[in-house]
Amino acid sequence: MLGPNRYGKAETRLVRVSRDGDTHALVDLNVSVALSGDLAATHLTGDNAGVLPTDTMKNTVYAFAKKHGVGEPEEFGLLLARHFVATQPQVKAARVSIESFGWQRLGPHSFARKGDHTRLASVLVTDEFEQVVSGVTGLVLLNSTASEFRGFPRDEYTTLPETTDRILATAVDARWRHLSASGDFAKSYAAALDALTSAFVNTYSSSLQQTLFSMGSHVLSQRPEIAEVRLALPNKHHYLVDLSPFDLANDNEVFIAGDRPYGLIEGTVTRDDAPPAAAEWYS
Ligand SMILES: O=c1[nH]c(=O)c2[nH]c(=O)[nH]c2[nH]1
Repeated sequence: MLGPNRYGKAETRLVRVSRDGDTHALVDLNVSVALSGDLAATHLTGDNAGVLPTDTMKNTVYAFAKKHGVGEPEEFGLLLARHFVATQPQVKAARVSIESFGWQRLGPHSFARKGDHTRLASVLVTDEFEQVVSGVTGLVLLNSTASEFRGFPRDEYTTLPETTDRILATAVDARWRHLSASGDFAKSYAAALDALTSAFVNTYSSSLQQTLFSMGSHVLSQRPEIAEVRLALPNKHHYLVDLSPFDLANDNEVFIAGDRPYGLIEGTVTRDDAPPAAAEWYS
């Protein structure tokens, strides 16, 4: 006997940007849909006449985000769940579960993901030298515009369209080497973090590589006690959803937040008169 069952699309990652002139708002959701009802036939005989594709559920999430906007997650969930029950007679129950990720505003189109990033410190001491490296990991930043990527070479495997307006998002992983083993490390850390963040916010980006150099060099220009900055910036891709099959325009408003794979941009920015590192930073 077939027991209780349900099916649906889990973890549709939706980022909805609302553009009110220069000031943007951001909603970042993970939406899971599960439908149940008269679904015995597909399990027992392979008859799919009652099986609305899970792919359709995902499309509905994105189309509704454009059409109706996304208010409170409870309201967006109700909108979707009522739609599936009302339009699919075989569906007797729809559960929509939503995780909503919070973002803190940094500027008109700049945001930092809420939740703590991690401060790092690593020191190395021998009889001859002392080396102090500070850092941060898991600082997630996003600009909803002021980012492009174009002018790159194309070969027979290149499909990426050029863009003059995209989301740029990353989870900053940075380490910086101090010139001296003494100082006000609390103040230095706070100021370095601020320099990294403000450079991300204020750089009109032609590539994440350019933003990386801007972030590293801003730390060095603001903080004389720091000799070198090493950055690893994952490019947290946001793909524009093609809503044209549903006769909806998508003017950089509805995005799929990609998970993997991701671009990984790594680089070092060094003060030109700084002494070289005394030893490798990572063992
Ligand atoms: O800023 C970027 N740098 C790249 O090297 C790259 N490659 C890619 O596919 N997209 C991007 N974006």
